[in-house]
Amino acid sequence: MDPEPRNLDAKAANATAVAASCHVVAVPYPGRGHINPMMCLCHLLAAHGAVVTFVVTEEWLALLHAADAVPPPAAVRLRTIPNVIPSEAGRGADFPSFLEAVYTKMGDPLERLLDELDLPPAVIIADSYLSWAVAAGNRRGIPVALLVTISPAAFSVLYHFDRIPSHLLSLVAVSDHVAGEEFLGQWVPGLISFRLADVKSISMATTLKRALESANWVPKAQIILFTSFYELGPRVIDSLRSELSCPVYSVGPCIPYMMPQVNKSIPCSGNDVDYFSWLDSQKERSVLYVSLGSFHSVLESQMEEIAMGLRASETKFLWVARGNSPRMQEVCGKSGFVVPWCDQLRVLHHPSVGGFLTHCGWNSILEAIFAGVPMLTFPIAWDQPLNSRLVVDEWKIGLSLKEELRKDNIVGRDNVAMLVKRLMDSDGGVEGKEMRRRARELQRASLKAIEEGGSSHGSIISFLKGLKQCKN
Ligand SMILES: O=c1ccn([C@@H]2O[C@H](COP(=O)(O)OP(=O)(O)O[C@H]3O[C@H](CO)[C@@H](O)[C@H](O)[C@H]3O)[C@@H](O)[C@H]2O)c(=O)[nH]1
Repeated sequence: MDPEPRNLDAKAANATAVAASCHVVAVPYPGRGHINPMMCLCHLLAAHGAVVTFVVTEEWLALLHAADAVPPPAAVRLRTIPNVIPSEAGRGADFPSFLEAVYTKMGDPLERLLDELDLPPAVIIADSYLSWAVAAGNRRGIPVALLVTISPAAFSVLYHFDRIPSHLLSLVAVSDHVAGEEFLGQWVPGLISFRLADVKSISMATTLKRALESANWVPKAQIILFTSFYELGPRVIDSLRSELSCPVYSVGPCIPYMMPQVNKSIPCSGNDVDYFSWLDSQKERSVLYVSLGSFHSVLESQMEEIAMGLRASETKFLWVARGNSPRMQEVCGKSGFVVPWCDQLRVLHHPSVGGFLTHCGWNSILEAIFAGVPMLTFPIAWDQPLNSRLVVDEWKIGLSLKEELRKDNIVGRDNVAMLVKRLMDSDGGVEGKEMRRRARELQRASLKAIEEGGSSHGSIISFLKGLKQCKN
């Protein structure tokens, strides 16, 4: 299937003009994995006639205006608050300080900006981690919709976290205790395959306290929006719908399928060809795309084992290695093409790409599903082990690299090579073919969800119709 942008402007022309005078104020959490899906949602709302004020820090405004960034449509107006938080460039070095600043410094400037707006907002769409945005809306009588950028299942885990016995969490935190195999579904409604061990990275995270505070604000919001689509996890959505008193909509996948293509050429270390030209020269479904996220880092020794395992598998690969690309190109040798950044959704749709080694950020998972590409999972932090469980055990469209951890917590090169062969189907087994078939099924479901009459399309229309100040 081709990755060309879908023309939503044309679609919206004959779609319901429900939002002709609807002003939406979007307040994303300041991080790539949050700003991207919020922007995608705003593109969609603009295509349905809404006017959007998209609020970011001055630093993020510059990033959104960078040469290779897709410019937002005219109906999405970017407005800034000052740089009251540490820079995006080094936030990983002291994440607790970054997080504290997000929670304590951004609320006041947002309140001032809200009071200066020329158009009255019909709704504030705030990232579900930003409780101060809910407070700001409540104080002004503006409805607040929370945009959840993690999976509905991970959201439900946070929302019901106090139901999970803390003594069991403590046992699992200190060792691979047998309690780790307990099913989470006994405490969190709607979950099937998840185990207690899957929430270890959440229960031990420095971010947990703040995330649970945000979960306490959920009942003070008027609407919940998921970046997922309903068919991906109907049980969890249904159970949240029956429990929460506000409308719950799945409007995704909120990924950039509608964005026009801009500047596909990105300089690649050690390579003088464009990575799309390189992909064009490879055999169909022969390339593994490797990206381990935009934020969390992996031990250098682990990176080297992965690189050596990929070489041993004799599979061609395209690797996004951010700051480390010259070094990784050296380690990877000739079978790999290393880039600092790429246009991920278009890469996943390239006919040469047959698999995705991913850290399991939720946006990456949604993008892989939309492209129908099976995954090799390497979850690093937070919600990612839960997402890996969905991919491997619930949807059966991937394999987990972490099942094969050595005693030193590293996945060795032999296991990497073996799993890559299984995923890419180069060992001739039926397993790879089956995963591919199921991945295509989910891809079809994601396409159906966004089409007219599909579940996400219907949810967008219901969401806009429900806003009193929008014409309907
Ligand atoms: O070379 C690249 C690499 C990434 N991306 C994009 O960057 C985004 C990355 O998002 P995601 O896959 O969700 O990863 P993170 O940025 O790590 O996401 C953070 O936010 C997610 C949503 O809340 C969580 O699920 C993750 O655990 C958390 O790390 C995706 O849209 C990718 O397409 C590119 O366009 N080019």
